[in-house]
Amino acid sequence: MSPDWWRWVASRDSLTARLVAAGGQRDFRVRLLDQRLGRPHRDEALALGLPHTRLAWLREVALCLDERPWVMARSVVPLDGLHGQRLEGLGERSLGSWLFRQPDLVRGPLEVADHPASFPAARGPWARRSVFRHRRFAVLVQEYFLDSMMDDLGLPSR
Ligand SMILES: C=C(O[C@@H]1C=C(C(=O)O)C=C[C@H]1O)C(=O)O
Repeated sequence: MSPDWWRWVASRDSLTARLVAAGGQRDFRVRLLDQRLGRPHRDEALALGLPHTRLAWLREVALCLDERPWVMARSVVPLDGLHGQRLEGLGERSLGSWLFRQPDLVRGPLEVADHPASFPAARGPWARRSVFRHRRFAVLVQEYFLDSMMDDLGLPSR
């Protein structure tokens, strides 16, 4: 992986904040694509230590700069962890804007994939995922860095 991509893929702070900074004069926007209760994919349930049959809160967004998606994200929250969290009300506010305000937030190890099975209708060189935990709350955050981000920032292909 090139150092230019490593700085993005291996970062452990808020991706939202990094995108806003890198976007310069471009407007940052979270476009909500889907948000519902559903069954996680088998590998997602495994990453969360969740029985596959258990329902979870699923959220899919595109993180856009001037309406151009740079990152697609899919997050999975086990229902029993939603106790007291009103994440359904997030809408088009960034999940990160809530997550990184939690005082005792813990982020697990980052898993990285190159040329991941593309997120529906999006292609890109790298994807990553990690589990954030805060008290009884857990969320698996999966982020797909897109070719449009690579082009707009002049990043290398790998
Ligand atoms: C976890 C963060 O939140 C970002 C925003 C997301 C959302 O609004 O659904 C999902 C993944 C992240 O890229 C972050 O900013 O680091």
